[in-house]
Amino acid sequence: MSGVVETPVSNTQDRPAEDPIVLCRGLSKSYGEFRALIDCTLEVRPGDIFGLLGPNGAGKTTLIRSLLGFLRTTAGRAVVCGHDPAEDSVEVRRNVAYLPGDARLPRHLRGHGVLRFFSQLHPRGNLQRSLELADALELDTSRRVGMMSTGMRQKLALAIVLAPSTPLMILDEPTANLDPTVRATVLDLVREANAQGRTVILSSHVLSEIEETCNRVAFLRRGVLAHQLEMDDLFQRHRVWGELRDQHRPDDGTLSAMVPEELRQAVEVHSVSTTARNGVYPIRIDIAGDLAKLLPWITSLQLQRIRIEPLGLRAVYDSVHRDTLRFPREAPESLMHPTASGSQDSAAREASV
Ligand SMILES: Nc1ncnc2c1ncn2[C@@H]1O[C@H](COP(=O)(O)OP(=O)(O)OP(=O)(O)O)[C@@H](O)[C@H]1O
Repeated sequence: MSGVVETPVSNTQDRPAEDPIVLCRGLSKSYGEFRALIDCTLEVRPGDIFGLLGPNGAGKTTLIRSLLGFLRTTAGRAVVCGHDPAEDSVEVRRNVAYLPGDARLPRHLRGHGVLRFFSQLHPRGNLQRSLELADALELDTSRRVGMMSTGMRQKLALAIVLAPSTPLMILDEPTANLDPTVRATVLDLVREANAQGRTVILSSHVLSEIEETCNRVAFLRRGVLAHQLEMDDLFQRHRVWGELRDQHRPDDGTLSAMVPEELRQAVEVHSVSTTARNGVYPIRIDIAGDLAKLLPWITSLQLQRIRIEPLGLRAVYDSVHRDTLRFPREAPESLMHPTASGSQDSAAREASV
């Protein structure tokens, strides 16, 4: 943990606590004929650490900048901390600390000068807190920005953005260019801020970071909000690999017949290969829900070489991403809830996308 003490923040600004802190309905942004964001509807609740995932060019930054009122949207509306960014972007920015993906800082100033400048600029700026954060990130603030490495400049930007006690923080790839130790510190700081009452929107290409930090995640794909997920539900999804002995295969070969009626909502059985080798068929069982309740049935199948793994974000991401390759920019409604599939291993869990 960083050990930095933060003043608790009130999440509400004349808003009942249960109101979404971010709400968008049918938000769209086009550049001429090109549709960068298409009919985006989502809610971020107070207290969320909300992950935004999607391949390069998916529309994450477009969505973020629309929420801040930096972009004039083409259709739809948004409410952020009780204000409409299209009407009152100044009030929105008073309530939001934003780390852009390409933060530009005055190169002629020293680190502490930059922190002073931004703490005076933001209505909720806090120089003391910025300096503590820079310390926690082990940043030498006596250096001129122009002499800093890319990672050092990222740390400086983080010390600016994490300091003001805004109810909402929007971080666009906050750990880009940072070494693994600092990445972990940054995620700790994000969790600390959240524990103090700040809501967070976090865009990242590192799936493991989203998995470790966020409680909800949205997948953008070619401008479309393709999928949303509660992490608690994801952690309840598992995949079982095993080999089924020939004599235990259902007579008609239909694997779904193996699943008792009462488990069919939660279980799908797939054959991995249609041909038997040494009298066994490799199969895959996808499980949603409490694994403990399903273990007696899995045991009854007498599978060989059994392996159970959490499904993980990688499998869901791959499924959404595969559809990106197959379908045009305007996704049909039927694709809005793709079934997660694809295998996952520990290397893949750590992979960036
Ligand atoms: N000013 C602009 N004019 C035209 N097209 C733009 C403009 N800004 C962004 N786009 C396009 O909008 C799409 C979405 O871009 P956006 O920056 O939102 O993607 P992203 O998901 O943040 O990507 P990345 O992960 O690479 O940062 C891209 O195809 C991009 O080329």
